[in-house]
Amino acid sequence: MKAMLPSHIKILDVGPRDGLQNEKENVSTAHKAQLVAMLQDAGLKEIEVTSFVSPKWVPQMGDNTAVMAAIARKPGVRYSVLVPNLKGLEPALASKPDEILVFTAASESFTQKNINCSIAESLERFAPVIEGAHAAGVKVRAALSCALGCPYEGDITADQVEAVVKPLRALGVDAIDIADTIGVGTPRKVQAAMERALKHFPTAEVSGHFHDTYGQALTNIYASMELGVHSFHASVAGLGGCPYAKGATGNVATEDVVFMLNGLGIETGIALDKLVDAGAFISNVLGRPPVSRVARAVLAKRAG
Ligand SMILES: CC(C)(COP(=O)([O-])OP(=O)([O-])OC[C@H]1O[C@@H](n2cnc3c(N)ncnc32)[C@H](O)[C@@H]1OP(=O)([O-])[O-])[C@@H](O)C(=O)NCCC(=O)NCCSC(=O)C[C@@](C)(O)CC(=O)[O-]
Repeated sequence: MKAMLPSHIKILDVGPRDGLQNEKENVSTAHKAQLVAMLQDAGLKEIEVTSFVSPKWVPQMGDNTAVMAAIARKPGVRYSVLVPNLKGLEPALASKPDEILVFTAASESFTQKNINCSIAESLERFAPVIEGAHAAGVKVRAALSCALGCPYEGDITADQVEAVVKPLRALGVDAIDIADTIGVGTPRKVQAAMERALKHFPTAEVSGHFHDTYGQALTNIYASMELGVHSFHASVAGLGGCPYAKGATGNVATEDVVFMLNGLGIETGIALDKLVDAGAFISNVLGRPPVSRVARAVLAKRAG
């Protein structure tokens, strides 16, 4: 029997943040703002713009305030930013995001490498951040990295996922991202992790954040859709990688997700041609072709 799939999928493009954070060469503030403009013009309604982390740790995001000031906000589009601690919260809120993202992991070792603390300490740090954001009327999402596997610890179980999802919910986080940081998840394992998230958060507040390192991301999106999950993250042109997960590639490319959903007759509100233009633009800035297979095919077809 065919599973019922959601009729509408929400895509959050994380390209400007997750996609660019690992780039060694500085990408100018103007180019970042231009990328956001092209994504919203293509129909993206959710964009992760930048992060308010330490510029010593992630120099590429050091122009966070300038980028937020430079974007031309479009009504109906929601802009999110990463915030690791209270120090990041003040400038983040001053930049007027619609949502902030706190981030921890299902793996102790990754949490230590990524944010220099234990999982328990990360939750302690988040409490005042969540309170401050809510007091300012800003929604708080939490990312759970390494929910399907860890570069340092290997396998991660659904029990480990739930062990962090549950306290995050208790802290008052509004939404949760199940993140496959190193792209090792496969459909049944993804469903097991998603089921644990769905035990504690409403379906509309659970997102899949899949890196495509092992080529499993589209399949994992489909497997999540079978459970009713209808919010996914993707990165235009397949940009990205994680500074604390060696060899990890970018998120699944937004173009590839839109192509699959178009084929399934599922509404996204995103114009594929304009999305390919946005991916071509930023790939040109970075001096390499898009990773997205769909973008490459469309660009080859255009070139005749
Ligand atoms: C979390 C910290 C800040 C702790 O860093 P720390 O060194 O433990 O913190 P600290 O409080 O001891 O501060 C050290 C220095 O950083 C400064 N500092 C401290 N906080 C801030 C801040 N917010 N903004 C600006 N500066 C800050 C602070 O002022 C101080 O400066 P100094 O006195 O040495 O000049 C650090 O570890 C950090 O910034 N890590 C970066 C983590 C990161 O950005 N990772 C990538 C994003 S997560 C991700 O990509 C995964 C995700 C979400 O996409 C999902 C997935 O796929 O898995």
